[in-house]
Formats: sequence, structure tokens, C-alpha cells
Amino acid sequence: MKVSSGIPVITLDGPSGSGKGTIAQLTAQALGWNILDSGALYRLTALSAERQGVDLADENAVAKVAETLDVRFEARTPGQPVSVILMGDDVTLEIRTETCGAMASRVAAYPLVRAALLQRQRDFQSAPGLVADGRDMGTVVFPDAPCKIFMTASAEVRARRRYDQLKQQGESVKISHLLNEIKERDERDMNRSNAPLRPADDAVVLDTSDFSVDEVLEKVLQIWSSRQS
Ligand SMILES: Nc1ncnc2c1ncn2[C@@H]1O[C@H](COP(=O)(O)OP(=O)(O)O)[C@@H](O)[C@H]1O
Ligand SMILES: Nc1ccn([C@H]2C[C@H](O)[C@@H](COP(=O)(O)OP(=O)(O)O)O2)c(=O)n1
Repeated sequence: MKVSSGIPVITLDGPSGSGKGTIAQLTAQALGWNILDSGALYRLTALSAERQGVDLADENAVAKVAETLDVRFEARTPGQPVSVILMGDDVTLEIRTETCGAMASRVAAYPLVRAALLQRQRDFQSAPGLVADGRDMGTVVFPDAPCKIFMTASAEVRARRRYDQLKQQGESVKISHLLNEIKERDERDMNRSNAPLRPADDAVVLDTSDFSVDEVLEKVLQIWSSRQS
């Protein structure tokens, strides 16, 4: 099984709302690298299972869905937002809902689902480099990555970010509801036995609570530069 090919990988792991997706995209853009949004694969597995009428409580059946996932990520330019196509259907927006995130967190607790998606994630490692965002990028999927960053922020800050994001998209939700959902998801992602959310031993932990997107990007690029000198 291919793990390391000499192509550099920057891993960005952390809980929901810590800013991984945003920073992964900007980092990939700055470096001209490829991007892996591993959470999208868990979201797609959950959505596809639901669409096929598969019981999310049935680990074997959900793992079959993960193994046979017919998905394309269409990126026009490296670092630009990608369209996500599931069985020919554009589900870019549908997989981003909080409901889909919660279903993804449920199916992601199954070892058979994680195993089914492992090689698919490693196959994203292509020249000139890869920025990979998720929960276990530094611990399991790319253990040899030369640059690992664990992004965090307080649950309150993360709920506020989601609130602002959803408001901008015209959705009205209660911030207290988002905070509960975030805490529930943290709890499940951190406490599962298989590949739990945690920093790799050699990861730099970056608390983004008090930093802007630009400041976080600068820090990530600095950490990457320091790895090369
Ligand atoms: N450092 C930051 N400061 C303020 N807002 C941020 C920061 N990082 C991300 N955001 C915003 O928070 C929301 C969630 O960020 P996102 O990148 O989707 O997080 P994650 O991928 O970790 O769930 C987005 O609207 C994003 O623009
Ligand atoms: N590498 C990964 C990525 C996501 N997951 C699971 C756990 C998460 O709650 C869901 C959704 O992840 P995603 O990164 O898309 O969610 P956020 O953008 O952080 O809210 O999938 C995982 O277990 N391992």
C-alpha cells in the first residue's frame, strides 16, 4: 500500500469550525498544490447511503457504499473551490449541511468505512504537493507528512463562525443549537476507538480563536517554510 512517495504533504487536522477547509484551500492556492478534503468523502458516503436507502446503523452495508463511491472532484485550477459530483449529480452544496456533517461523523466511527476510504485518500498525493484536511491526516492517512498542523479554536468561537457562515448563506439557526451540535460532533470524533480526532505527536497545535484567516494562513506558510530550512 502506497504511503509515502516523496511528494510533500501538509496535514491540517482539527475539529469542526477550526478553519481547516478555508486554510487548506488558501494554502493550496498559495503553493499551487493539490487538495484533499477528506471530510467530503465521509459526507458523501453518508449521503450516498441515505440516497440508496441503506441503514446508517449497518456498518457492513455503509462500508460497501464507501468502497463503491462513484465520485468526482472537479477542480478547474489548483487551490480553487472544487465541485463534488456524486453519480453524475452535483452535490457540492448538499454535502455541506450540518445534518450531513452529523451523519458523516456517525459513519466515520466505523472501522470498515475508514478502511474502505484509506487508499482513495492516499491516491490524492500527487506532484507538486498535497494539502490534506480532516481528522486523522497526520495520524493515520499521511503519518510521514513533513508538516503536520492541528488547528483548534474554542467551541464558542467555532459555533459563532458557523453561525456567521450560515447567516451569510441566508439560513437562520440558533447559535445555542450550533454549539450543541459542535460539542456532540467533537465528542463522537474524539472518543471513537478508530482514528480518533487528536494531534499527531509531531504536529504543531495552532489555536485559531484569536486569529483572522489571513493571520492563520501566514502562520501555516511560516511553519511549512521552517520545515524546509
Ligand atoms: N481564523 C478565522 N477567523 C475567522 N473566521 C474563520 C477563521 N477560519 C475560518 N473561519 C470561517 O469559519 C467558517 C468555518 O471554517 P471552515 O474552514 O469551514 O472550518 P472547518 O473546515 O474546520 O470546519 C468559515 O465561514 C470560515 O470563513
Ligand atoms: N479525516 C476525517 C475527516 C472527517 N471525518 C468525519 C468526522 C467529521 O465530523 C465528519 C465531517 O468532516 P468535515 O471535515 O467535512 O467537517 P467540518 O468541515 O470540520 O465540519 O467526517 C473523519 O472522521 N475523518
